Amino acid sequence: MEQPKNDVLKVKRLHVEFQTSHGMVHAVKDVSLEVKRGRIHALVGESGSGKSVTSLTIMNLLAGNGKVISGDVTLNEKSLLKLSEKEKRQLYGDRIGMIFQDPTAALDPLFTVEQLLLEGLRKHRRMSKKQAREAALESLRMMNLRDPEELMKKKPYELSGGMCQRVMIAIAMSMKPDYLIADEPTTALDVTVQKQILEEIYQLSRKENLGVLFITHDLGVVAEIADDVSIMKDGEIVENGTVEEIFYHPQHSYTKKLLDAVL
Ligand SMILES: Nc1ncnc2c1ncn2[C@@H]1O[C@H](COP(=O)(O)OP(=O)(O)OP(=O)(O)O)[C@@H](O)[C@H]1O
Ligand code: NI
Repeated sequence: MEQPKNDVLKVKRLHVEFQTSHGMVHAVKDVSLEVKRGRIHALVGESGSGKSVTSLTIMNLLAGNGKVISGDVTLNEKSLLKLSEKEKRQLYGDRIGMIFQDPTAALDPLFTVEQLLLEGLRKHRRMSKKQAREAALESLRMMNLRDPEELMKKKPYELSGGMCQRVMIAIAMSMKPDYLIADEPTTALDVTVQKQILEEIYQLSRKENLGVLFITHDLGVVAEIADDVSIMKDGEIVENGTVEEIFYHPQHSYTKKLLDAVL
């Protein structure tokens, strides 16, 4: 498919509310941000600030008690919130992928790595089994996973947390998406593995021209990989800018407070 020049994923003045037994919770308030191809946009904020709700809205995965009150999510100016079920199935996984914090929960333990990889590929791509297998192996290699042939036979519980996370990224990347939504993908991993996976995601953004929305509460992670940063607090974006602007010229007192805590 031909790529439009200004390929961009946008969240526009988004408001999301949840109906709860204690009344309405206004979780996302007037959030706007842009994810561009080949760049990593970090969405940063403390627990409960609305990061995951924002990403789930982009993926059309909002919980049943949640509602978009106003605003929009667009891909090249087409609304993603008004898609038919068929359009959603075509778009998600294919052009926009997602990875989560806990890969072991996301990967079905009953299936082998090969089955997990082939499922997505065969669903979205007209490929023979042989072609799909080759594509699966290639995406495992892309994640620097050694001996992919052996790995294909394993089930998720036989893998370490870091390997699992790499397999999940490989599954997402096997579809060659244009955008990847990554919700705290390295939080559960130890520091060395975390660094390696951050490096892989960074390389993917550059080599594959992948636009990444990277959700984290960790400004250290932001410093390592982000190009653009949005700081979120209590459902709102209090400040946004390039990573240099945020680290060297923070404007908002909350951003300064977050920086003081890590420096
Ligand atoms: N299904 C739901 N029903 C009611 N409230 C919800 C629901 N999902 C999220 N919320 C509320 O929305 C707010 C934002 O939650 P969200 O999960 O986006 O935070 P977060 O920034 O991702 O935090 P964390 O870093 O802990 O993952 C919180 O107050 C949360 O309790
Ligand atoms: Ni979250």
